[in-house]
Amino acid sequence: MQIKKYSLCYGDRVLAQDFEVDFFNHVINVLTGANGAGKTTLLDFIAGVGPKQAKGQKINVPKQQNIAYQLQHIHFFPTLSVGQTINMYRQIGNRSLEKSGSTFQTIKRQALDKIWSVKMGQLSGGERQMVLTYGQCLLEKELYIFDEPTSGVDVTNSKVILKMIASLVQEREKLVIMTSHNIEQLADLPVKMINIG
Ligand SMILES: Nc1ncnc2c1ncn2[C@@H]1O[C@H](COP(=O)(O)OP(=O)(O)OP(=O)(O)O)[C@@H](O)[C@H]1O
Repeated sequence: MQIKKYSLCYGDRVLAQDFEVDFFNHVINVLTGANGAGKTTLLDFIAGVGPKQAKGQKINVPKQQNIAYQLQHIHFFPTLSVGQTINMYRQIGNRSLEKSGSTFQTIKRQALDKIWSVKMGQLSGGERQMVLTYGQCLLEKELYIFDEPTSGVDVTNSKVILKMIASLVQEREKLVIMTSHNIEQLADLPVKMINIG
């Protein structure tokens, strides 16, 4: 998948000018860069929800209905329990993953079962991020986009989240793009770093 001639200007402010980038299967494509560099805006453009000022060519980008896009600050139904939330994802996702995929079975047992009946609104930010990443990974899409999935998440839960994201490329051969400011967390994972300035 490629983005070519990506340009974005807000008035006199040029955020990107003819930027080109390739994204690859079999690795987690990690966008890095300073605050305000335009990482989220590029994700928005790829997902088809970008600012109308953004221009560029999308080559082999899946249709919007085949993209799972997890936003940076996710809000979900706070009165639903973790179990109810996961069940919602199961209904629109791939249930067999939890049956066959040992990664998901293990993560559910180790990290989700103990909070299964807690309401989403009562979870800590890191726990909520973990639950929603689990749900996103149950979806059956071609492209998965995660905007700072481990932001504000502790070391243990970050490992769980990154394990789920890595399973998308390693076990299911999906195309994955994420952003991160925590490069050291990614040391043992199959990643391609893409710095956008
Ligand atoms: N309407 C606008 N006019 C001017 N600048 C804008 C407008 N909308 C967004 N911006 C700027 O575009 C930049 C891109 O923001 P974006 O969220 O994509 O950055 P980011 O790389 O994801 O940053 P972070 O690491 O902080 O999440 C920001 O500096 C923002 O101030």
